[in-house]
Amino acid sequence: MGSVEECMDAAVRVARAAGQVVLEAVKQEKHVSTKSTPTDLVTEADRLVEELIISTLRESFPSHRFIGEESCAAGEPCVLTDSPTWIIDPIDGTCNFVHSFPMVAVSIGFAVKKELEFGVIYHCFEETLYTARKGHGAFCNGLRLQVSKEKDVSKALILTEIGAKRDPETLALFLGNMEKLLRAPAHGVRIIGSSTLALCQVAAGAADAYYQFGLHCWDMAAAAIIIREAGGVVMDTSGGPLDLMSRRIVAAASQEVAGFIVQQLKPIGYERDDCGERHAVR
Ligand SMILES: O=P([O-])([O-])O[C@@H]1[C@@H](O)[C@H](O)[C@@H](O)[C@H](O)[C@@H]1O
Ligand SMILES: [Mg+2]
Ligand SMILES: [Mg+2]
Repeated sequence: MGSVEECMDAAVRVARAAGQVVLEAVKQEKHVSTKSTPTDLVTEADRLVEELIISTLRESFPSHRFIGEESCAAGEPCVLTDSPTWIIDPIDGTCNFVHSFPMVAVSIGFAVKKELEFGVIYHCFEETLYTARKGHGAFCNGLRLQVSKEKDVSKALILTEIGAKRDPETLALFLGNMEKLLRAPAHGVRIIGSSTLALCQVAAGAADAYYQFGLHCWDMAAAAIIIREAGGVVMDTSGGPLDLMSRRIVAAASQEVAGFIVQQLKPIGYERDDCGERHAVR
């Protein structure tokens, strides 16, 4: 199976290699198509980078299972079992990638028996590597990460993402949720176009909370353990335990700020990644 340490070393190597491919691809002409909605973009680079990551890891760990954003988009099952499972977003921030907006990441999470063991997120433009292994802390380029510990939402910088749906009901709920937090009043609300990099800012103490409806397991897996290991909290938008397949998350520097956000949010419905079974992440 390979030890967790061997798997994490392989994840770091392939994330860096994939990040270099992304950085080269951003300078080339892009062939853009759409998936679930007209704003849910995908490019040939997304597919090529995912193929590079999965083929490299599968060579070393042939018995492992893989959940990749673009493989799932192509019809592969998105089901988390007890098997050692890699949860991969080859390009997080594809819309940013298409526009050459410099917030693009490669995200690789790893779970065994449905428990997140480590996460690796590579910021392609900054060439910054965020890592965390369960019980071993969170790091950015080798420097330890620590959340801000902010407990007061009126002193908090909060990040979120819009998600793929743009119908009037979703937009009204999205803007209503944001308005509640702006009226708190939070210091600010920011949208950067990459959920994984936004979650890394919470782990780094550069933001104090993140919430979203509509992201996927591959947007959450690596970032969730990086935030936990940086001393932060991650949970479902209902306040219950994080459910990796649920398409929703609240992450924060403290239980107090997370709890306040949970109280404010009106849910926005998205179909589960696994379309049915519940997987509480421990
Ligand atoms: O598709 P992708 O660029 O990997 O990931 C993106 C997420 O990072 C973002 O949170 C979400 O709002 C976008 O709809 C998209 O899903
Ligand atoms: Mg993504
Ligand atoms: Mg992606």
